[in-house]
Amino acid sequence: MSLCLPTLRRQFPALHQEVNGHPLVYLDNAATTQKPLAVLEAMSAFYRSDNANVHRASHVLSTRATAAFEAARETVARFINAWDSREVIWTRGTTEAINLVAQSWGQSLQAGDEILVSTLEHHANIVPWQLAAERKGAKVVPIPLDAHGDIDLDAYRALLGPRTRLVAVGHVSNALGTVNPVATITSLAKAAGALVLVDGAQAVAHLPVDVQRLGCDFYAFSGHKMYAPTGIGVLWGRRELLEKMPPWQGGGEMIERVSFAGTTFNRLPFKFEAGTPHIAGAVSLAAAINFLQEQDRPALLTHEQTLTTYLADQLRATPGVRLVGAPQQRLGAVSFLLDEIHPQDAGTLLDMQGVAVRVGHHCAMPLMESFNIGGTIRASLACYSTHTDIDTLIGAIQKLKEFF
Ligand SMILES: Cc1ncc(COP(=O)(O)O)c(CN[C@@H]2CONC2=O)c1O
Repeated sequence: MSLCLPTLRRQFPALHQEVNGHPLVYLDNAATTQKPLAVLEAMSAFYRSDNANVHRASHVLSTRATAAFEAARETVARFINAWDSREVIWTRGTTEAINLVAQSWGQSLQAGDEILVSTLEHHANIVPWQLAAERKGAKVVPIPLDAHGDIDLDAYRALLGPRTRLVAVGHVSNALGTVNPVATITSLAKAAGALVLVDGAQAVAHLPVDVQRLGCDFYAFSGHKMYAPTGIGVLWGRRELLEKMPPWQGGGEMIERVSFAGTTFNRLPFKFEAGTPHIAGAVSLAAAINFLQEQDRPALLTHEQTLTTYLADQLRATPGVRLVGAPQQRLGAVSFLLDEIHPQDAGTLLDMQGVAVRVGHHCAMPLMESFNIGGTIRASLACYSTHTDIDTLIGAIQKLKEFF
């Protein structure tokens, strides 16, 4: 099966529009991806015929909704090669998934414990650990980067020690596109007796994720970064850990029996799923996974890798453009700056030409600080991005020079 970009792009209605009188060039995929017809139709079909609340079914629609909801969980489990679908916990997204671990597993933290967090991290993989550490007198220790923007593995090895309880690291950086050596980071953490949580938000759309091969203990991601709707995400955790972790939210579904004399809790995964879940979101995330698996994924990955290199090369060759970071391996995103043009102005002027990029700190302030900058301009790719998109971006950047 090969890759036919025009056919692929036709499946994404949002791509085919004009913005400010120009054809849309959507290069903000690290923020959120556009949605294929298969996902839009799955959500619509669910609400048209199967919509009901799940579990404790007493009628046909609820039985159908429950079957679709739990089948979606199985689809996610297979997609990430989880041992057991009970290890798949539905969340609103990556942020909620990481907060769940920080608040639940975090109750086991003791004073003096350490959590290592890379300087590349998104705030969603920094602040929950700071809140958890503060509650328990533990410490969040940043893992430094080298001059290129890669995790300094020597410094990381030196930081690992008997106090290290958990290492929190992104699979792929949302700001620089850096692909981290997660398997190596994980094996070093394991050797030191620490757990590992991987923030997979920027990886799942591009890379095959195998949690068994990665060897990590938790893996978090958002549906909206991989062609599914906003509001649905996943925390995968090793079952033996999840079984020992206390609930993090109270309410319906997560209980076995409630009385004022005391309450007992439901089994996995429901212990962590209080309240009515985003049923249509789960069903749509399964549709997004099926969509991806119907593609030639190795060809897609090659396409995205080739395009990321092309994007970086074309930016680097453009006078007045400075790339931020030079990681050994980049995928999906490139950050850059323009001489004498503030990122905010550049973003606005690119938008006036129909080109959608993201500007700012990208919820990665410690990373910006490490480069001594306030923010960047970020172009980020998806399966439907093309060389023409990048050529249009470069042309639009060259036009900016005329404004200034
Ligand atoms: C690496 C990473 N981790 C966590 C998150 C948080 O995901 P949710 O918002 O789905 O919980 C993001 C979001 N990425 C931001 C959102 O906009 N632009 C970005 O780069 C991210 O890129």
